[in-house]
Formats: sequence, structure tokens, C-alpha cells
Amino acid sequence: MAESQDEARQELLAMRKTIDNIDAAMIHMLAERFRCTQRVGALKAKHAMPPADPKREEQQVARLRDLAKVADLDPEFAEKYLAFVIREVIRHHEAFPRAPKA
Ligand SMILES: O=C(O)C(=O)C[C@]1(C(=O)O)C=C[C@@H](O)C=C1
Repeated sequence: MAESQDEARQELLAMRKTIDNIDAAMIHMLAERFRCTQRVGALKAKHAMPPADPKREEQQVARLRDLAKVADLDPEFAEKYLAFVIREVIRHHEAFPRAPKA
């Protein structure tokens, strides 16, 4: 039998609690990721390495697409998510003062 309005409301509230927990975890994980990439940006600037590394990105895209498929997540979405994050990381990398080329 279909659930009552009350049961539906209860389930909606329970799902929203989990959604809020997941969103909070994602914010913490993204903050940690950016903490790492800031360090990478500092190293790259100091040692005159280019902000972007397309070869590394290719490997990341392939890996995330595979993970997404296994997890039943749209691989296109996984790729877009990674591109969005990396675009922001590169913007941060570019903001580091760089040693002038010798
Ligand atoms: O691994 C690096 O070289 C980074 O700068 C980090 C990162 C990323 O956010 O994962 C960002 C830019 C690069 O193009 C590749 C990867």
C-alpha cells in the first residue's frame, strides 16, 4: 500500500537530513582539496612549473569517469564537476607571484 502523507513527510525530512550531512562532508572535503592545491600552486610558482598539467588532467578525467560508472553516477557529470574544480584551482595557481623567467 502507498505510504500516507505523514509517512511521506517523515521520509522527506529523513532524506533531507542525509542530504545536509552529505553537503557538509563535501564542503569539508573540498576545503581539504583546496588546501592541498594551494600548496601545489606555491610549489609550482616557486619552481617555475606551469599552472596547468593537461596530461595529469587526462588521467584524472579517465579515473573519475571509471569511478562514476562503477558508482552509478553520470560520467559526464563527474567530468564536468572535475573541470569546474580544476578551473578554479588553476585560477588560484595563476594568482601566485611567479619568479621571472631566467
Ligand atoms: O596536480 C597538479 O599539478 C595540480 O595543479 C592540481 C590539479 C587538480 O586540481 O587536481 C590542478 C591543475 C592541473 O592542471 C592538474 C591537477
